[in-house]
Amino acid sequence: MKADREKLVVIGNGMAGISTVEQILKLSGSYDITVFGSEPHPNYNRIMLSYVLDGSKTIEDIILNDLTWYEEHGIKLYTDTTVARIDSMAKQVITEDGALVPYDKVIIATGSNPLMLPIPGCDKQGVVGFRKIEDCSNMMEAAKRYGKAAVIGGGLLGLEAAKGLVSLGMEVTVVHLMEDLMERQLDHQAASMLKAELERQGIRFAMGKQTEELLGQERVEGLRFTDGTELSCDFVVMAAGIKPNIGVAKASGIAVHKGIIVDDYMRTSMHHVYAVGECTEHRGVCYGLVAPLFEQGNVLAKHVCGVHTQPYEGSVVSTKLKISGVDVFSAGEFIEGPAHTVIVSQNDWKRTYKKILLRDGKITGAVLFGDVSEAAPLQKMVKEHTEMTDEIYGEVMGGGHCGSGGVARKVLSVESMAGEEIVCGCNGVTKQMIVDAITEQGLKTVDEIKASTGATRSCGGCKPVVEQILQYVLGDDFQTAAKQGICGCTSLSRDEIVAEIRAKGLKTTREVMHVLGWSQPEGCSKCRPALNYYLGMIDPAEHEDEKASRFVNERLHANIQKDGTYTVVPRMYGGVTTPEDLKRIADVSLKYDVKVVKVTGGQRLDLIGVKKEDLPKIWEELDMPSGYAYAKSLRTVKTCVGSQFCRFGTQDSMAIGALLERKFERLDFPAKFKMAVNGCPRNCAESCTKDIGIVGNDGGWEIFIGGNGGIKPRIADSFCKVKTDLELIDICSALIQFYRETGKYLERTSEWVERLGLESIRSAVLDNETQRKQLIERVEFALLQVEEPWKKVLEQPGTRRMLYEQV
Ligand SMILES: Cc1cc2nc3c(=O)[nH]c(=O)nc-3n(C[C@H](O)[C@H](O)[C@H](O)COP(=O)(O)OP(=O)(O)OC[C@H]3O[C@@H](n4cnc5c(N)ncnc54)[C@H](O)[C@@H]3O)c2cc1C
Ligand SMILES: NC(=O)c1ccc[n+]([C@@H]2O[C@H](COP(=O)([O-])OP(=O)(O)OC[C@H]3O[C@@H](n4cnc5c(N)ncnc54)[C@H](O)[C@@H]3O)[C@@H](O)[C@H]2O)c1
Ligand code: SF4
Ligand code: FES
Repeated sequence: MKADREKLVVIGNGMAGISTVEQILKLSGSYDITVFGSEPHPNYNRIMLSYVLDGSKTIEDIILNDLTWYEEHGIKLYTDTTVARIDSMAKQVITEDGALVPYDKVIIATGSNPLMLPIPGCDKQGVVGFRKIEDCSNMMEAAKRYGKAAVIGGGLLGLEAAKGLVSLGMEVTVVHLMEDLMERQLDHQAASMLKAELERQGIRFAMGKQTEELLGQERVEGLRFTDGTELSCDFVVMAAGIKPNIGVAKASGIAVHKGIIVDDYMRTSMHHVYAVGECTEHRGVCYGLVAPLFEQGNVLAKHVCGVHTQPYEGSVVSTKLKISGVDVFSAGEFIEGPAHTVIVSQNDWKRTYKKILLRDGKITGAVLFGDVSEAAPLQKMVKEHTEMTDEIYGEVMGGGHCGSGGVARKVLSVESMAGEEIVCGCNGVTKQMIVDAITEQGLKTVDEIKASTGATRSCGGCKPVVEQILQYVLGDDFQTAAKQGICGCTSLSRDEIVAEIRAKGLKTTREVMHVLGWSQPEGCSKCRPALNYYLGMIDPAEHEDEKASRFVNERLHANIQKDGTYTVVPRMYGGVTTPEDLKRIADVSLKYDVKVVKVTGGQRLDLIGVKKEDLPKIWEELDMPSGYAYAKSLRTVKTCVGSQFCRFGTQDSMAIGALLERKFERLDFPAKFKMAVNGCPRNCAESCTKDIGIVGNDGGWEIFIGGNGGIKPRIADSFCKVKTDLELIDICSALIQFYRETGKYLERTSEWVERLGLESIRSAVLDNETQRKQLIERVEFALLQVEEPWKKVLEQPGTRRMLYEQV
């Protein structure tokens, strides 16, 4: 920590806290930043939890800033650490476990907590809120074991939770207090159309019901309502609203009401302490959406960096439900009164509904159902209280002045947008910022705009408008540019990049980026490791592995844990070990105070809780090969006991498993890679969920590919049968090399098989003998180049000191 820098402590590692930090980093390098987060994760996109629940995204997909980002920006991150209070006299932040951290300035960004209704029985097992990754995991687990869910609350959150649980196969009833769903955003007509559409999608409703008790013994078994009726269920999600999380502020003597009271520069009542996001109350309003927190964060970042800024004067919010097939939009006023002029258009055949409210001829609210293509211009008009004209009427209600309809009308509407108009409410990105990024950086795709400006990064609702701006700025070039690259830095696909590397003989990631015209000269965390992999795959002998392009776990040859310690996982070929190896593992575990020794699902031992500086010493004393538990490489070959001991065994699965693990260990793959070998079709080592699964039979072996047991499970496909061990090894070698050569970086075989199709893999690996031989030759050559990473570190005292011992 540099002495001359001011110390900024951020309490809350969520969307508001970190987006403010991102802004501060852009404006000034003058802060030493420390971030505390109660959750055990880096900053993630909470909005996207709805997509994780319905299976369309994974947890990895929703991480906004991974641990490397904090490291690269010199931010000290304490995950899983809750701050208790701020001591303004001592200028220290005090955590719940008693740690003291000094500050010059503090930003409180503690968000909200779900409102858990204090109904008798609410503490029973099976009752959850929906706010965090853990809640999502609980719901996904529950869906595997239980059949009937009740969701209390028919607001945005409850409906998105209900849809997710239906997608997971549960029978779901939404219990709602009012007669209309989303009564805070929709009028009766739109709410009725929404309910009908969601019923079509399989959600049931209990409307106008107030829950008075949760029934059951230890676990919830049902709900009883105040009208005496009951609903049976074995899982309950409470989605009846949120409460700003004001605990830290209250305990520190900061003025609070519903939220932490802030002024127009996000200052709290305590000197040098600011607040941002859902935990705040600004001019009497607590917000529950992301657009306001970005607007607040922009003002706050400028204020603390000494950059002139307009004050924050409040936000006009709009909402969009994130359920596929249900397009609903609402902004501003939505229930008419005597002072309103109402414009309504309804089409029962197309199931669309549009309502615009005017006060004194000015647009003050809008509700759309079924067709939300006019959402962006309407949001702007509501915000600005635009005067209704014949032209606007024609444009937003259709069939009016422009007459051109469709795309032309949309392009016209982006053309007429003012530069300072916010296009992406979730990330506070204006039209001008997007136009500048396109013209100044030569961007050509939505993904490139996302990487450069952040627009479309969250709910994705602004993607159509971003596309329209792209089309408007690029004109005729738009069609040719519409293709997606591997990341925002390039429009080139994986295959094009690999072809260019081969054709031009490119050697380093920098050279690739330079020659192939990357929009960001340094690349990004998506393309750098991918290029490093492709270069190594193409030229294994000449390629100098670029450590800096690898993810942190791969750079350190160890998995970082949430408390900052690391794991050590030695190889146990085929899951077999010896008393001598076990003794050494026990000795180092005792000597270096390893917190937990865990038997993994891959049949080996994981030494968890190792200090970074102890890693080289442990590997030195273990004198065993690394298990590569951190790498995009062969992890384990799980085996059953097979014919050596099992009375059903027809093949020697342990010997073949160990042989395959020894053969392919240390080789780089596009993604992590797991194998299994079984002695007979009883399949005790579960070949069906492995990248390559092998099952012994009386006449030889059957090979399966493309299995996955992770977040997107997939049962492996039967690929072929072989008679001898030699044939088995040849086919595995060719398959592995074909995957290495055609797989996209980070693409598991489950996705690769789906993308290429089983038949095309068979034709490359099985049908063409010459091609198979060449694949085998190339993998053998690549295998000659691999080396044990820890041996290398231990032989290089400089690397050892730099990577591990300088704390
Ligand atoms: C499932 C779901 C879907 C959503 N969808 C949308 C949407 O489509 N559009 C939209 O606009 N909004 C949506 N929202 C709301 C949006 O996610 C929130 O407005 C936003 O996350 C608020 O950000 P925040 O940083 O203020 O709070 P949070 O994201 O809640 O972050 C606060 C963080 O502070 C941590 N913290 C709290 N107290 C302490 C402490 N004492 N010490 C250390 N750390 C602490 C918390 O653990 C948390 O990680 C959705 C919310 C959910 C749950
Ligand atoms: N797509 C999105 O924009 C989106 C999605 C999810 C969550 N969110 C945000 O997350 C926050 C939480 O969402 P939410 O839906 O829980 O809040 P909410 O306040 O918008 O809705 C809660 C709903 O629960 C109902 N309710 C209250 N008490 C009840 C009871 N006892 N029984 C049955 N129903 C009851 C209310 O009538 C209300 O409609 C909000 O700020 C929301 O804006 C936004
Ligand atoms: S898969 Fe067959 S050989 Fe292997 S342990 Fe099970 S029963 Fe025995
Ligand atoms: S408006 Fe949500 S990502 Fe842009």
